[in-house]
Amino acid sequence: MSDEFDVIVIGAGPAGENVAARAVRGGLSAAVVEEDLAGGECSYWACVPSKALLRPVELAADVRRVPGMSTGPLDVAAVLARRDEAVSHLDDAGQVKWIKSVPAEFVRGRGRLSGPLRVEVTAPGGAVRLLTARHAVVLATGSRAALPPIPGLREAAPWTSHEVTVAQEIPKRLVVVGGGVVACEMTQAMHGLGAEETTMLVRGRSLLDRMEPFAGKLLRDSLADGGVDVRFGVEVTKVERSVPGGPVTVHLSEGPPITADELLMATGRRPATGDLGLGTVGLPEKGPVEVDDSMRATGVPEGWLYAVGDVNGRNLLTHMGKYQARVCGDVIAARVRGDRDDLPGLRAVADSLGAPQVVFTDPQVCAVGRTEAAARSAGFDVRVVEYDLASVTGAYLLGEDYRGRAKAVVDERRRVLLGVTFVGAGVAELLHSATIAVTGEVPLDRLWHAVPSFPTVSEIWLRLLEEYGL
Ligand SMILES: Cc1cc2nc3c(=O)[nH]c(=O)nc-3n(C[C@H](O)[C@H](O)[C@H](O)COP(=O)(O)OP(=O)(O)OC[C@H]3O[C@@H](n4cnc5c(N)ncnc54)[C@H](O)[C@@H]3O)c2cc1C
Ligand SMILES: NC(=O)c1ccc[n+]([C@@H]2O[C@H](COP(=O)([O-])OP(=O)(O)OC[C@H]3O[C@@H](n4cnc5c(N)ncnc54)[C@H](O)[C@@H]3O)[C@@H](O)[C@H]2O)c1
Repeated sequence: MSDEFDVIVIGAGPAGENVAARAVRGGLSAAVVEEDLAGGECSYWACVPSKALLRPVELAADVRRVPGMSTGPLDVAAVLARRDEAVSHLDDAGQVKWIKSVPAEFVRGRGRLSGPLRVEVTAPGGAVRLLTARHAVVLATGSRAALPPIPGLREAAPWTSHEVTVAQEIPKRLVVVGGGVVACEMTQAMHGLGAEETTMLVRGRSLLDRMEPFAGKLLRDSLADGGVDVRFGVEVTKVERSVPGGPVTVHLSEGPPITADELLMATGRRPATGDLGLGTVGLPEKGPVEVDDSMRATGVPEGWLYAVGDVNGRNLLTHMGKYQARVCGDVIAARVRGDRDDLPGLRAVADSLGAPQVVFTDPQVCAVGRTEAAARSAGFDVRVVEYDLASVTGAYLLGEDYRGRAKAVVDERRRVLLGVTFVGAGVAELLHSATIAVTGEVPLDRLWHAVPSFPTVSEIWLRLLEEYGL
């Protein structure tokens, strides 16, 4: 078994797997080191299980809005069984087989840098193997849930995304801390599946505070109408759980404490750089690994270290990590071959344009590019147009009491879109049209000729352009 490869990737999440595949496609050999399950957070404890839990909840809401339609009670056991199937019962045999088919070498164990181009792998049994990279090492170690330093919190062993996504039982009383994407999606999923008393504790004044303000407001209204107690401006001061697995008491900065069956902390992520040996190559031991647009780590002599996915802190999204991975694998191969490494496909420019994101709640929230606030602070000559999605025939036909809104942020100087946000049922699949318009910088006068079909939700495009004055 060789211990020398052209490229060594640490972490077999979606980003790591893809960087290896692209490097091999470019004619290089690659090894992928994974300490847990090949497939990473996304496949087992993040995107896939969360969406499997949300789908029936969302579908039930869609059905309830159609007069004459109803759903029976949700069969929660069946939903959890389908979720278990979606995460391959936490067995990564299929992913390992895929990595080997690339073909890349799969190495099970914990990877750690031990100097330039060297990776020490500690196998589950404790054996240590030293791998050497001829050209590049790529860090793709992802991120972990971050827990704030609240007295009693760690001792109370709260849930994070890692536990809630693979829950085998739905707690009747649930407290969720956080107002970001994980908090919103998992509150919706757990409440829809049977967490009757669900309380959301949000430190700030809004949900999804990196998005357009109306998105958080519409989502808050929907959660509150559905019976979730959403509280803003509340801090958790102390947590108590005297019996492991027993009830948990959450003390607050204002109001009486809440006792619940489970506490979910959805308070952000930190890059998985702990004990990665970054100090051995002159980088800070903690924090995201900073990279340039070719995913090369900055500040490393000879430029042999790269970082893709959550670990570089650019955009914590699977599709963006995979995009960075494609760029990274291709750029490494080009550099090894001595080809030009500055072609347009070899720079991850989409990262800074504003990554597309769908929040799979009811209503769905999706956005790409810059918000109005971000565009203004970047100095663009901004004009915004908004439209009530309920007034679009295609949306109205989806069901009664449709609630949704769209907003486009226009660069007036160039008459192109800087950002688009859609909130409402059935808008997730619309997002890619906005991504193409924003990334392709399609002039509005040209977009006018992209005629949306009647009666689809896509007619929102026509309405937004009419609002703009076309
Ligand atoms: C609940 C939840 C839902 C989400 N839903 C979505 C969604 O719907 N859409 C979306 O785009 N994004 C979603 N995300 C974000 C998405 O999960 C991440 O952006 C994505 O998983 C990042 O991929 P990655 O390959 O960078 O890292 P990861 O998926 O975290 O994979 C990193 C891998 O590296 C391994 N590793 C770490 N350190 C070492 C080491 N020293 N040695 C060996 N192996 C190591 C880990 O075990 C892991 O397998 C969600 C996140 C959460 C928490
Ligand atoms: N559908 C999707 O695309 C999807 C789904 C889930 C997660 N993700 C990605 O995963 C990443 C992590 O999501 P997240 O929701 O964990 O993080 P986040 O950064 O989106 O939200 C963190 C939330 O926790 C709050 N918070 C932080 N510290 C706190 C404290 N001490 N006390 C109380 N509240 C505190 C913040 O105010 C914020 O509301 C995001 O970047 C997101 O893009 C994506």
